[in-house]
Amino acid sequence: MIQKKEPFLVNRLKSVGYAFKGMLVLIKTEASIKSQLFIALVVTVAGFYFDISKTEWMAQLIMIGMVLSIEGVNTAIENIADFIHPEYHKQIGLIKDIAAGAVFLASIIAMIIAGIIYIPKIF
Ligand SMILES: Nc1ncnc2c1ncn2[C@@H]1O[C@H](COP(=O)(O)OP(=O)(O)OP(=O)(O)O)[C@@H](O)[C@H]1O
Repeated sequence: MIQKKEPFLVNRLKSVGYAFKGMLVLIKTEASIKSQLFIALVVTVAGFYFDISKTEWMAQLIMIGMVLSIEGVNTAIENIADFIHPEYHKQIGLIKDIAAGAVFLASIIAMIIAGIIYIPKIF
């Protein structure tokens, strides 16, 4: 989109504002991101409880960020798909499945990492 000339800092701050608004919309309206945030909270509490190492915290935080971010992109893709083609279409179904598949992939890796961190600490 062509934007009118404005100071660089003002422009950047506005973009951060839009991004923040988008993040709030995502958290308020998406059921899946709410459950992922809940899981993120549970593993964060578990991280403190089991006193995980700095490296384990980094792996855990990377995966939390990855799952939440990809879920956000998946939601945006779903919205674009519904906007450009609200009716049933095989291709729209495939596009949505692929976007959901990306979240699924990140979630599986996150579960494996959670297993590597916590299984030895619990058993
Ligand atoms: N317009 C459509 N045409 C064909 N298939 C569709 C269409 N809309 C949805 N689907 C199918 O239904 C599935 C779920 O789509 P939907 O938009 O309901 O996502 P969702 O279940 O709300 O996902 P999320 O839980 O990530 O928000 C898609 O992955 C796709 O297989």
